[in-house]
Amino acid sequence: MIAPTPDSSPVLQLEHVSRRRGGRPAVRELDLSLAGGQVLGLLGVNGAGKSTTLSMIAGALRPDGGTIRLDSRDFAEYPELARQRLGWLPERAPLWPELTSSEHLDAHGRLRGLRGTALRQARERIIERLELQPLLRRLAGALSQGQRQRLGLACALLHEPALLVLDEPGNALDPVQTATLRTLIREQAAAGTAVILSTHLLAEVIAVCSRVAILHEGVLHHDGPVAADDHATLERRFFDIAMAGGAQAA
Ligand SMILES: Nc1ncnc2c1ncn2[C@@H]1O[C@H](COP(=O)(O)OP(=O)(O)OP(=O)(O)O)[C@@H](O)[C@H]1O
Repeated sequence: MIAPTPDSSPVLQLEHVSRRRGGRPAVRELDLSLAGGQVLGLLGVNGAGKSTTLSMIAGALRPDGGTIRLDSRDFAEYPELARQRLGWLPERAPLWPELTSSEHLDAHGRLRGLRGTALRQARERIIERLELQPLLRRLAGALSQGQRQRLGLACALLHEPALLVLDEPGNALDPVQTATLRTLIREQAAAGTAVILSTHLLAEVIAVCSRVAILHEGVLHHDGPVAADDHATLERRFFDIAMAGGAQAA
């Protein structure tokens, strides 16, 4: 087991991270760092590079250049870090349709190295927290999109990760589920988890994020606290960057 990072170091650091997709740059020379307890909203229009960035952070895509550090350790040298320290919910929760929700929790727990009592306790905690009891015996293939999202989130949180990566988590949720998700993100952050989420919803950023980073055409154009941004200011900044191609707003 790799020891966790000391409290003072950032949980996540990206330095000059780049990645090409389909022959074109999707993310360019990205620098970001994130400490425990922070919630960073990665904002950008369609195709800005949000999912590519999060997939690299989650270890599912390799950067073409640059370094990603989790707990001050280079991801490329310690690929097992992702399994132990990171929880990831991609845009579409990756579920096996023929397995029940309960089997998903077991499979994810084992994948993260949880066994016996530790696995049982982790399951009980997350089932209660995300109110999964009614879904446990149901096949993932028979769940609604919002329920799939909830199960995916449970799988991502089961092992109490130091870094939670959420790709457009608000999509497909009804207003009640949206409120529940926001509470859960705030609680995770209060417990010291670093959270990074991508979205194109300004309201989501205002509601849960302590920081916002704006990506456009793979380039980071803004990184600052959300408390300083009311909705109108953030909206203006977002549109300035999107409409000017980032050139004037950087
Ligand atoms: N599988 C792929 N093959 C080729 N190009 C891709 C692939 N996935 C993404 N891209 C390209 O990479 C760039 C960044 O895409 P990405 O999905 O990271 O953006 P995004 O900000 O997450 O967009 P959205 O909000 O629409 O999900 C885009 O130009 C996109 O067309």
